[in-house]
Amino acid sequence: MLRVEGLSKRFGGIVAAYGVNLEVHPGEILGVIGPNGAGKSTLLNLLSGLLRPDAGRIEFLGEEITQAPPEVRTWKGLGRAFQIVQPFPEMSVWENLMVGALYGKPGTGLKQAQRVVEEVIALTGLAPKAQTPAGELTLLEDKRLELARALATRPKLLLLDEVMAGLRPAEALEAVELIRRIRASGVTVVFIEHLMPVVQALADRVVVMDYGQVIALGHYDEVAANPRVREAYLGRAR
Ligand SMILES: Nc1ncnc2c1ncn2[C@@H]1O[C@H](COP(=O)(O)OP(=O)(O)OP(=O)(O)O)[C@@H](O)[C@H]1O
Repeated sequence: MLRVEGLSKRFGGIVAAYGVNLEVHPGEILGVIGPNGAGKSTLLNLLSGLLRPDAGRIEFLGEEITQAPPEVRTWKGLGRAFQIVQPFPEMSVWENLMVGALYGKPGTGLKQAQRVVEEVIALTGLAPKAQTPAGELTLLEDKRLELARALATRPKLLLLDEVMAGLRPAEALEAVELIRRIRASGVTVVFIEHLMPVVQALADRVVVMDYGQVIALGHYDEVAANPRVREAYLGRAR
């Protein structure tokens, strides 16, 4: 579904991504882990088009998108949810989602957008809050709105950047269930997450980054037992 070859990005002297090769398969949930500063967000920013790579190539659904701007990637079905949620605070949950539905795909009519919003509101459990201004939501509801907003753009592949940050354990479990429902609805998911129980519970495969490079890729148990991964997390002062 997504193929990344030789992706590299520098910030001055810092190599945030170097020679990253990766494939995302349709229908999977792929977790991205690694110590602080490993390059996880940079990778997601390169995939969603917020950053352009210095080298390398990104293909989505067989089409090269390496230089495509973020909105074009969204139109093609590459969605993104952010760690820092920034809805329009005075607008209701419903109105915020209408923005995603109308602008996420060019040519979407009002009726179609309304149907999409009804679906994502049901999927994310936001129905009781549909008319609430987004600025009055709790943190968990904010996170749901962020997922719902991304879903309203009708992604085929959804990129999630630490959407559980700041949630209590019980809330994180709820979010795990929600991401499972999102996958069951036919959306492929790539997520960055620091909470290892969440990664273990959700990811079909895990990619581990360190110093901008992919150092391991496989099932959670395999990568957790990998000496290079253990060293990256435990073995040295950073
Ligand atoms: N816009 C930027 N300008 C300069 N340096 C940057 C920029 N964005 C990221 N970096 C640097 O690139 C490296 C990778 O950062 P990145 O945020 O991708 O890591 P991360 O794995 O997502 O980290 P964290 O888990 O702390 O969010 C870090 O050394 C970071 O300081």
